[in-house]
Amino acid sequence: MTGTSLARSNQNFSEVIKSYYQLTKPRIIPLLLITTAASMWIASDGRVSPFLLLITLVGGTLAAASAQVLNCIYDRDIDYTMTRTRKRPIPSGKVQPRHALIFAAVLGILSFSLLTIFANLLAALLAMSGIIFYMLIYTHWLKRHTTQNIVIGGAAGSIPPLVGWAAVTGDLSIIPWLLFAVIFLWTPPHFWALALMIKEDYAEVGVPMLPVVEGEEATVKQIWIYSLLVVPCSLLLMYPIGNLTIIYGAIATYLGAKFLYKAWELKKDPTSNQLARGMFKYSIFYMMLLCVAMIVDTLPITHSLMGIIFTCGG
Ligand code: HEM
Ligand SMILES: CC(C)=CCC/C(C)=C/CC/C(C)=C/COP(=O)(O)OP(=O)(O)O
Repeated sequence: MTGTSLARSNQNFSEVIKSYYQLTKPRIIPLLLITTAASMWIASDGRVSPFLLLITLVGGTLAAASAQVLNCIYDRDIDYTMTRTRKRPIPSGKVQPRHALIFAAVLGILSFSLLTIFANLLAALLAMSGIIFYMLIYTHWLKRHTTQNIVIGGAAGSIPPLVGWAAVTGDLSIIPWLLFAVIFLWTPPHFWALALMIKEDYAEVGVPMLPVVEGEEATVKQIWIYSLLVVPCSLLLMYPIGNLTIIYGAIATYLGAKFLYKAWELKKDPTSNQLARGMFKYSIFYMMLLCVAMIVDTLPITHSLMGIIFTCGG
């Protein structure tokens, strides 16, 4: 092989790797993992085993990636038409759908095996239910048929904390279901804020996202209602229903107040692209920081510091 052809085959190989990587919609996965990690920290009272954490996050990544690849295969027709998604690996012809299907199956099997062997069967089954729900209920059944697609479909994205909790404890209690509820209620403001900005794309392919069918005013009203629900729900994670303390409570209240402010601003000006973008970006920041607050709250060092402060104060 000459130097030039070797360089070309290296370049082709890295293009192929890049295409398969893009099929997994990798930018969304870190936040899914943060919600899983937060749940694991709460479940283990701040003493999560590093090995179990690693296994669960890798298993979760593989499951989420598998779900996204299946979604890319199923939605290749509309992805081809929408400007935002036209360059994805399948519509742009870089990956054949049947190769993508094999890739999704391998990712799913690896995830299931890893979680079953090194965590437990419940965690593995929950991760698989996430793939099935996202693919069958959201992508196949709801996405192209109802404006409530992402409300019900949002349940798939709310499963990662259940996986994390199950990996630590082997079962589920009220706390992981509260975490599930927080993400479930957060999803409509998260997604509809984005949908307000790209509604023409969805309209073009006939996907009945709420802003397309019912307009901006109805959408911002719904965003406001879900925002009003998600903030109090996030506070239920505090003692006595949950086991988080005032540290989490204070941060969640501050973050929640800002969430409500953004939703309120958008409600007053439903056609503002800038406010919709602000709401979408903040929704991601909110979920990330809320999870960080959960982790910080459970750390033994935080409890020690609180102990010192209260002893000195009292
Ligand atoms: C049914 C539920 C959901 C729908 C329909 C949805 C939809 C979307 C869409 C269409 C995007 C833009 C992606 C792109 O430009 O390619 C996006 C971005 C994003 N989503 Fe969601 N989402 C959902 C749930 C979630 C959940 C549960 C999480 C994590 C907890 C999440 C995290 C993110 C993040 C981090 C981004 C930004 C990615 C970037 O930096 O570009 N989403 N979402
Ligand atoms: C436990 C487990 C495996 C959970 C999987 C959860 C999961 C993959 C959630 C992702 C939600 C999401 C970003 C949807 C994108 O919507 P879309 O596909 O309609 O977006 P698009 O318009 O960009 O294609």
